[in-house]
Amino acid sequence: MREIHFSSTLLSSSNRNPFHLKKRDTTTATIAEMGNRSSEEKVRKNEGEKPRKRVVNFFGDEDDDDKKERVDGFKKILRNEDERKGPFIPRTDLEKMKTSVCDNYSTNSTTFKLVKQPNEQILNRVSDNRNKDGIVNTFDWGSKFISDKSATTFTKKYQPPVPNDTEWRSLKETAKKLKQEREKLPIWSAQASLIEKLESSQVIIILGETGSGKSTQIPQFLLKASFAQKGVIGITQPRRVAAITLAKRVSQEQATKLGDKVGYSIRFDDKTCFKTRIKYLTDGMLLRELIVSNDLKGYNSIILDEAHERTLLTDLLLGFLKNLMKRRKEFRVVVMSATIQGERYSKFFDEAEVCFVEGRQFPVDVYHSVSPEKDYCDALLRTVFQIHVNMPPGDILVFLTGQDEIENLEGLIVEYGQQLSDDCIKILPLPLFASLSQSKQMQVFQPAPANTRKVILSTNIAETSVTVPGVTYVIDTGLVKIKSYSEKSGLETLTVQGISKSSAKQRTGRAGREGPGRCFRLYTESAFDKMEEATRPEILRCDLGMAVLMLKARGEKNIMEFEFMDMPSRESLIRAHELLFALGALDQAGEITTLGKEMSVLPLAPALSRTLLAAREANCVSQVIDIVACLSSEAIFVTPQGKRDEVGEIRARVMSSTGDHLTLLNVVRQYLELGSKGERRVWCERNFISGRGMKTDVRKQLQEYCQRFGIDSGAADDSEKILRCFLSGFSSNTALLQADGSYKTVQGQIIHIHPGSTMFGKKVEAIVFSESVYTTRAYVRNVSGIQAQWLQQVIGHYLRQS
Ligand SMILES: Nc1ncnc2c1ncn2[C@@H]1O[C@H](COP(=O)(O)OP(=O)(O)OP(=O)(O)O)[C@@H](O)[C@H]1O
Repeated sequence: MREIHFSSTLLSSSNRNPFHLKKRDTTTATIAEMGNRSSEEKVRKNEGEKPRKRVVNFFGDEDDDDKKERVDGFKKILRNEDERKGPFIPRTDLEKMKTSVCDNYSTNSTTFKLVKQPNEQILNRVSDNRNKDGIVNTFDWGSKFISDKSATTFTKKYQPPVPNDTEWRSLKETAKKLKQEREKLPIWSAQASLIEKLESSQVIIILGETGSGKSTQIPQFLLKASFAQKGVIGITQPRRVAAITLAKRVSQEQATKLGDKVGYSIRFDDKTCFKTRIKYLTDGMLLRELIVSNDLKGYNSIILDEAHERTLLTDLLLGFLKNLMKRRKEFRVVVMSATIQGERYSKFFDEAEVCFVEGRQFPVDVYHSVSPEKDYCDALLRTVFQIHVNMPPGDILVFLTGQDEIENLEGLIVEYGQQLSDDCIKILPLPLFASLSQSKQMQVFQPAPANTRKVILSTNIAETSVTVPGVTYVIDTGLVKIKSYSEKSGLETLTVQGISKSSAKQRTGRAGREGPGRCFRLYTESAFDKMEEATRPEILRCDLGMAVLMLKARGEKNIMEFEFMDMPSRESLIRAHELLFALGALDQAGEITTLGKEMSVLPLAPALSRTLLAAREANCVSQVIDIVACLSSEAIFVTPQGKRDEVGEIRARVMSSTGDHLTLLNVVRQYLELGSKGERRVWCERNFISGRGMKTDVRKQLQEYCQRFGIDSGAADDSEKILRCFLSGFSSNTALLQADGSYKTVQGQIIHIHPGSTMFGKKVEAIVFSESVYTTRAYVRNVSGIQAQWLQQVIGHYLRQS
């Protein structure tokens, strides 16, 4: 590996001054230091929050799909009834297979034997496909379905406003001012060398500290390269909020309106046009374009930003782009990352050059807790108010773990803020988390009103690439909610864990963007020293169902041969194949089915897209969308501390006897019946329903999506039909009642219904659930009671009645 160091102004200074705002109770260890399990328990105890399995929209994005051709293609697929008839998993084939009886199930009325498909066999078939004559990949619809052209870079619909003379002058002036700032960025002096490197090599790795100017400047440098004179420079971001804010900033720097020369594309929102040359897009969005357009012909180059985050989608993109480079020699790839793992990327891209950009724009003083915090939320509140009362102006960015926690703290800050003396400036807490509507998210980036200090309470979505104007102080709890997957149980859960050093540095970096900053870490320096260097790649700790579906849809015949930077475990690949097979997305030969192709274009996780497609058949799309939107929102039901009984009584009014899924539907219906915003707000407050959760964009987006692609939004009001749709999607999330009152899943795991579920304490012969939670034992949430008989019909290949 060759290394190149660019000289640049080295302004960074990471002073770790001992800091304590006030002596805190230090009798027990800090959350961040207690290890994952105890921290998780502590958080749950304090916040009433549970790590949980969530099935959410998989893609952060959606393709530009206005092309008639593509819509028609999709409709054609949807009308292709023949391939969906009959059992979606060929029963005869399964029966031929050697099966192993894993367990016996008993309910009051029925006994089942669990019959599992042998794992080895599935995977071996998958690996064998390449060599078998006659077994060809059935991915032959891409060109008909969505043409290469339509999957490029723009929609016809979006037309950026044409600036008038005054606007034009103002754009120019802003850009001129920003140019002076850009010239001071550490990366500025590397401009010529970087272009030169890319003219001669197809791929380079750029490592640079936070704030050095990678995300905003590199695409603008590339504009000058000879290979980029035609087509689009794509730059991927793991998160939507980063794609939007970066596009806004760079369009200002280029003196154009957003969506003109510089634009962004995220799920259901495409601000690009035929003139767009720099396009910020989420990694999921680019993956979808790849699926429908083999060679990304509209792009001259792709910049993978924040590659160190190692999201599942970025890892898939790395492999796909490596292949694409072999077919398109003129195509360029830039991998950008924080200053770690340069060698690994270099090796992955056959010893590609690594360029280092040193230096950060402004110094950030880092303070650690003197001793471990007993209660980090308490420590956090004190720190917020001590900064607010004692320190110079500047907004505060706080890193927390999730919506519940953010909302609780938001309430407390408002409450304590009202008690501040009159001569103190106001304090304004603003939440920022992924399921918050886009308009609410963007409020965070508006300047604070006069005489007010903003406190942004954010999950890790503001951790990388994002500049929140005005932020001078960062408070880092050292915690994050992260996905983890159990191969044994096949369940994916969200758990609160300690962050890595790399995340801690990224969080710190958010303070030094516009001037010198300060970062207060609510953990000790020795706790920082003990942190992992980097977060474990998502591909090694998540359910790979969607990844395998993507690979299959993209035409990858042998997944074992796909070039992963880190090869996922064989077990998790087997699990993913089993899941997709059970959902009918793969056939017995491991090939993608028509149903699988349909599922791959829906912007949902496989279980949910299968549910939605089942709803199409059952004519209850409208109801299922309402429920899916709630499941995709962080938390619809709010239970304030000490109000459990009151909440229970009120909730009974919307409760459905069948369980949580139809209860959610009741909630949505009652909410939508109310006419005005005010009425809805009051109703939510009275019924302990999260107003934000109800306002989620997902419902509208899914409705629009179905409308566009001709999925009829039938509204058959039949509870059984609706529940059967969920059963089709969550067939592996089913369990039967046992004699001791617990439930046993298809995989043989004992689970319990969570006290927060409307099904808690109820005994029904079988349940379907869409979320699992680990606390002291395995709990499931979003549960509905079903008839054991239905299980036999829907997943008869798994369960054999005896
Ligand atoms: N939306 C914005 N508003 C104001 N300033 C911005 C904005 N985006 C970027 N900047 C300025 O440009 C500088 C460089 O930002 P950029 O995102 O390019 O850095 P980076 O090296 O990619 O950092 P990171 O790795 O943290 O994303 C920031 O430090 C900030 O001063």
